[in-house]
Amino acid sequence: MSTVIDLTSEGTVLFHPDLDAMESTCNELHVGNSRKGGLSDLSTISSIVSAQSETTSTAGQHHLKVYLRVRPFSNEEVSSNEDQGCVVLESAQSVLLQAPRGSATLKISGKGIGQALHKFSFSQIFGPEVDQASFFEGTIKSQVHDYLEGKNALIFTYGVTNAGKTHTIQGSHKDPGLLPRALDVIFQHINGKQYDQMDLKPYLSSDVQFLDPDQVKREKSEKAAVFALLKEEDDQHSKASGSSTNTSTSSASSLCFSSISYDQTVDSTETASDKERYQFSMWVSFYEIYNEAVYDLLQPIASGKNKKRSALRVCEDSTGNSYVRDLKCINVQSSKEACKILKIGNKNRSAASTKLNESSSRSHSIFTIKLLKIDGSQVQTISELSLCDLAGSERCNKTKTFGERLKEAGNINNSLLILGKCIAALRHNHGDRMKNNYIPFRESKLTRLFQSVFCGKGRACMIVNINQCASTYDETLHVMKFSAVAKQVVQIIPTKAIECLAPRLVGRDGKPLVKNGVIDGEALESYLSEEELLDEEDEAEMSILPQEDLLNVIENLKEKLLAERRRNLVQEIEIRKEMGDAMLQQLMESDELRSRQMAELKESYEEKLENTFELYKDALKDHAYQRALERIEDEYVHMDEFLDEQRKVEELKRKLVEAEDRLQSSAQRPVAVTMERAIQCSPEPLAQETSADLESYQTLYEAKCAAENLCQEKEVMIKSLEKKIEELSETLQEAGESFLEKSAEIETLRKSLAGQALEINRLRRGLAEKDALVSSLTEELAKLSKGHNSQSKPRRGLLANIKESVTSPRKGPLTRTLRKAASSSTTKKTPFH
Ligand SMILES: Nc1ncnc2c1ncn2[C@@H]1O[C@H](COP(=O)(O)OP(=O)(O)OP(=O)(O)O)[C@@H](O)[C@H]1O
Repeated sequence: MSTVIDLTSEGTVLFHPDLDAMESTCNELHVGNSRKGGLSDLSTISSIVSAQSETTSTAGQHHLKVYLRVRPFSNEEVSSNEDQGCVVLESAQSVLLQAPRGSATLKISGKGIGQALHKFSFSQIFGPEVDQASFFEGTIKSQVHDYLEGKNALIFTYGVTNAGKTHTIQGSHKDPGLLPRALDVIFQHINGKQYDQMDLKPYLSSDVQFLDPDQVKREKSEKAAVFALLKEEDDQHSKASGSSTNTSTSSASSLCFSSISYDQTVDSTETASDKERYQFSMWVSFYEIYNEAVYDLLQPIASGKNKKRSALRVCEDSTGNSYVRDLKCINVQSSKEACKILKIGNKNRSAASTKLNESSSRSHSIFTIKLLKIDGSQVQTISELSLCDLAGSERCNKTKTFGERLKEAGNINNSLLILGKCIAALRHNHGDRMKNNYIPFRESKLTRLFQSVFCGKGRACMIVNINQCASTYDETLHVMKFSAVAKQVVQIIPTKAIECLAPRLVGRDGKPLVKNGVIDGEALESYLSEEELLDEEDEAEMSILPQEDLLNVIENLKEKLLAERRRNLVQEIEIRKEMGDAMLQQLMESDELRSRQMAELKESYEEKLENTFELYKDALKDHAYQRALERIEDEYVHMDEFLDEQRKVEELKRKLVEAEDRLQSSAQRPVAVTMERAIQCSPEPLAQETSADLESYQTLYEAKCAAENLCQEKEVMIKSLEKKIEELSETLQEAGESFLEKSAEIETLRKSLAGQALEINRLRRGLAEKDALVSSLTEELAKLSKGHNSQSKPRRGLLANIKESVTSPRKGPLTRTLRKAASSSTTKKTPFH
C-alpha cells in the first residue's frame, strides 16, 4: 500500500484505521526508481510534517511525544548475521528503514507493491549507544517533574518482543530503567516531607478516601502481607543457592538499585514556604492485562494446580473515568519499598515461552504511582504516573502460536489494534475539527484505562523500542508505521488541570464526606454510577436489619426491577420495530433497484441485438455489392468495341456466304486440284482467272479461319462468364445461408431474453412472498411483545437470593448490601471536621 501524503490538509496525511494502512508520516522512497532529488523532496515533506507537528502545540495542546529507542545488537545476533544495515539513524529526529534480503517487505516491493525504503520522524531518536540515564533525562524526566506538580502522566512502550521495552521501563540491577529512576526522582523530591500516616488513600479513579483506624490497621497488615511475598521468595532463593548472594540475572529478581543521582531541581512556581507546608503520601499498584482480563500482580498466587487468579473488573466512576476495582494500592515510604513492589509484581507476571523469546511477556503490565499532596489534613492534589510495558506487538503468524497461545496473541493484537484505532481516531479528529469520529476506547481494557489521559487528564508519551535485526524487519516496520500515526495525536490538556484534579474526600464506605460542611447522603446517588452503587451495596452488612425493613427493601427493589424490565422491554420492542421497518424498507428498495436494473438490462440487450442485426444486414449488402462490382469490372467490355466486333463478325459472315456461293458455281472443279493444274500447265487467261479466284478463295479461307477463331474465343469467354455467374450465385447462396444463421442466432437471443423476463417475474413473486413473510413476522412480533408485557414473570436470581437471605441467618453478600443500604438511609448527618 502506498503512502498518501496530503499536504493541503492540516493533519498532512490520510490513512486507514487498520494498522496495515497506517503509513501516515512514513515517507516511502523508491529504490532504484527515485526521481532526481527524490530523497530531498521527501525529506522536505517530512520536515513540513514535523514543523507542523511542533508548531501547533499551542497552550494546552501537546503533540504526543513519541521517542524511538534502538537497542544494540546482542553477540548472538551479530554472529547470526542479523546486522544487515536495516536501520539507519539519519539525525536525532529521523531514521531510515531499509528492507533486508528475504524480508516480506522487499519481496512485495519487488512486485511493485509498497517500498523497500521508509523514512520516519520522531520527537527524539536514541541510538544503541545511549545509556539508561541519558534516556531518562531526554525523555520522561520533565514529565516526572510535572507529575510532582500535580499533573498526570502516562508512559507506554511499544515494540516487538525482544526490542527492549522491559529494559527501558525497568532496566536491571546495575542499569535501572525509567521506572526506578522516576521513583528515585520522586522520593528525592518528597524526602523528609512524607505523610507517614496511612489514613488518606486514593479511591476510585481520582478521589481520596479517609480511612478510620481499623482500616489503617488493615492497610498496614495488607502491606506487610505483600512484602512477605518477597521475603518468602528471598528465603527460597537463599535456600536454593545455599548462600545469601543472589546471582540471578532475571529482571524479576535482580531489580534493585542504589546509585542513581540527578539534578533534583524541580521547576515550580511554589515558594519555599509553600514547599515546606506540604506533605506527600505515595501509593503504588501493579497490575497486568492478560488475555483481556485484569490481574493484580500484588495478589499472592494461590498454590495448587487448578487455582486460577481472579480477574478484576474495570469500572467507571461518576465522572466517567475508569479504574480497576479492588486493585491493591500499597502505601510506600521509600523508593526501595516501591522497587520491592515492582519485584513482587514481576514475580507474578505471566511470561510463558514463545518461539521468539523464551521470557517474552505477553501481557501488558502497568505500574501506577499515585501521589497525594497534603496540606494539613486537606488533600490538595492527587496525581498519577503510570508506566505501561505493552506486550510484544508481533503478529500471530510470526510467533507461530497455537491454541491458548493463539488466543493470547489474538488478545494482545486486538488490544494493540484498538490502541492503534484510538490513536488514529484521536489524530483524525484533531486533523479535521468538523469530524468527531467515534474513538473505540471501550473496546479493550487497555484503552479504557488509558482513556482519561488521552482525553486531557494528563500527558501521554510513547516510547517505541526497536531492534535492528533483519529477521524481525517486517514487524519493526509495522511498529514504525504505528508510531508515525501516534506522533500526529494532539492532546488537549485544560490549563486549569490542577484545579480539575482536586480530589474529593470520601469516607470509609466511599461516600463523599463533605457537602457544605455536612455529610450529604443524597449526593451519593449521583456520585456513584449505578453499577458502582450496586457493587458497593454488595459489601454492606444487611443481616442486622429488622425483617420488616428488609421486606420493604425487597419491595422497593422489586418495583425498581419491574420498572427497569418494562423500560428494557419497551426499548427492545422499539428497537425491533425499527429494525423490522428498516429491513422492510431495505428489501423494498433493493427490489425496486433490481427491477430497474433488469429493465435497463433488457433494454440494453434489445438495443444491442438490433444494432448487431442491422450491422449484419449492412455487412451482407456491402459484401454482395462489392462482389458484383468486382465481377462487372472483370468482365467489362466497352460498347463500341463490342459493336465493332459484331460488325466484323457480320462482315466475315457475309464474305463467307459469298465465298460459298462462288464455290458452288465452280463446283465441277475441285479448287485445290484445279489451282495446282492451272498453275502448272494451263494457258495464260485461265491461269489468270484461276489465280484471281485462288486469291479470293484464300482471302475467304483466311477470313473463315479468323471467324472460327473469333467464335472459339467468344465461346471461351462465354464459358468463363457462365462460370463466374455460377460462382456469384454460390457466393450469394453462402451469404444467404449466413444470413439465415444469424437470424437463427437472433431468434435464440430473443428466446433467452424472454426466459430472463420469466425469471424476473419469478423473482418478483418470491419477493412478494418474502414481503408477506416479513409482515407476518412483524405481526407475530407485535403479538409476542404484547404477550411479554402482560406476562412479566418475576425472575428468581436476585429476589430469590434476597428472600433466602431474609429467612437464612447466613451472611450473604446481598444481605450485607441491603443492610448497608438501610443503614446508610438511616445514618445521621454529622458535620465533617
Ligand atoms: N538499550 C539496550 N542496551 C542493552 N541491552 C538491551 C537494550 N535494550 C534491550 N536490551 C537487551 O535486549 C534483550 C531484550 O530486551 P527486553 O526483554 O527488554 O525486550 P522486550 O521488548 O521487553 O521483550 P518482551 O516483549 O518479550 O518483554 C534483553 O536481554 C535486554 O537486556
